[in-house]
Amino acid sequence: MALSFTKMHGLGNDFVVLDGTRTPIALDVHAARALADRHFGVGCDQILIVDPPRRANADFGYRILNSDGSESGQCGNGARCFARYVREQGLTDKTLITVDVFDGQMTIETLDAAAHRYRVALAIPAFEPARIPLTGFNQARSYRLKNVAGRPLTFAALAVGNPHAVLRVKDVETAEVGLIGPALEAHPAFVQRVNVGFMQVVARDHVRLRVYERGAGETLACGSGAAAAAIAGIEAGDLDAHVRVDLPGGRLEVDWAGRDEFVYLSGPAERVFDGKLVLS
Ligand SMILES: N[C@@H](CCC[C@H](N)C(=O)O)C(=O)O
Repeated sequence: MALSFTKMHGLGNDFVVLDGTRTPIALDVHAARALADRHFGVGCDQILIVDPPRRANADFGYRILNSDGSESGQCGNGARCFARYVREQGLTDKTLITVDVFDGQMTIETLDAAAHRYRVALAIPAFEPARIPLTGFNQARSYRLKNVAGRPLTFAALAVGNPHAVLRVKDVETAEVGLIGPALEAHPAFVQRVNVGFMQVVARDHVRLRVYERGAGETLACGSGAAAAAIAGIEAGDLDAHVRVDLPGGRLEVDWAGRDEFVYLSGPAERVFDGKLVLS
C-alpha cells in the first residue's frame, strides 16, 4: 500500500502532511516516530493530518503528532501549511477556513496566496493552571520553581490550545535551551509536559525567541510558542498588541488585543516536495 504525503515547513518548523479526508489515517506512536525519523524515515518535527470536520460549522479536522509520537492540540506553523495544503490539493477553494482542533476551533485566512502568507486565529489563551495544565500553583502572572536542572526558574505559563512556559532571557543566543528546555518540559508540575520558550525582549513590538518543543526538541520556529511568548510579554506590560517575533528560522507576527480575545499569528507556509510512502 502507498500513502501520499507532502513535505512542508513554516520557517523551518517542518511537517509531513497527510490527507485523511478520503481514507481515514490511523498512526500509532511507533508509525509516527518512524515517519518523523530524520535518518530512517521522511523526517519532520510534526505530522499533520487533515481530517473530516467533527462539527457541522467546520471545514476540516486537524490532528497533530509530534516527532516522538505524542499528540498535541495545536500547531501554529502547521496551521498555515494546513491552509496552503487543503487549497492546493483542491480540498477547498475558500480563503477563510474553519478547522476543528483538539479542544476547540480556529480559523485560517489566506492573506496572499501568491506569496503563501496566512493568518491564523489560533485560540483564546487560557491562564487558569487547570487548563494549562500546571499543578501545585494558584493562577499568577509568573511562577517559580526552586530547582529545574539545578537552577531556580521564573516563568509565565498559559495555553493556546497547547501548553507553554515562557522564560525571559537576556540573550537568546546564550540561553540554556538544551539544559532547561528538556528539564522543564518533563517537570512533574506540567502533567502533560510543556513547550518551553526563551524570550528576549528587544523593544515593545519586537522579541527574539527560541523554543524547546514538547515532543520534538528545539525547533527552528514554533508558531504557538511565538503567540504564547507575545501574550506573556503583553500580560507583563512589556509588549504592545502587535509583536514581531524573530525565531531561528525567520519572523512571525503576533497580534493580541487582550484577555478573552483570539491571538492571531501571521507568516509564511512553504511546500517542499510531494512523495509516496510504501507501507509494508
Ligand atoms: N510547532 C508547533 C507546535 C507543535 C506542537 C507542540 N510541540 C506541542 O506538543 O504542543 C507550532 O508551530 O505551534
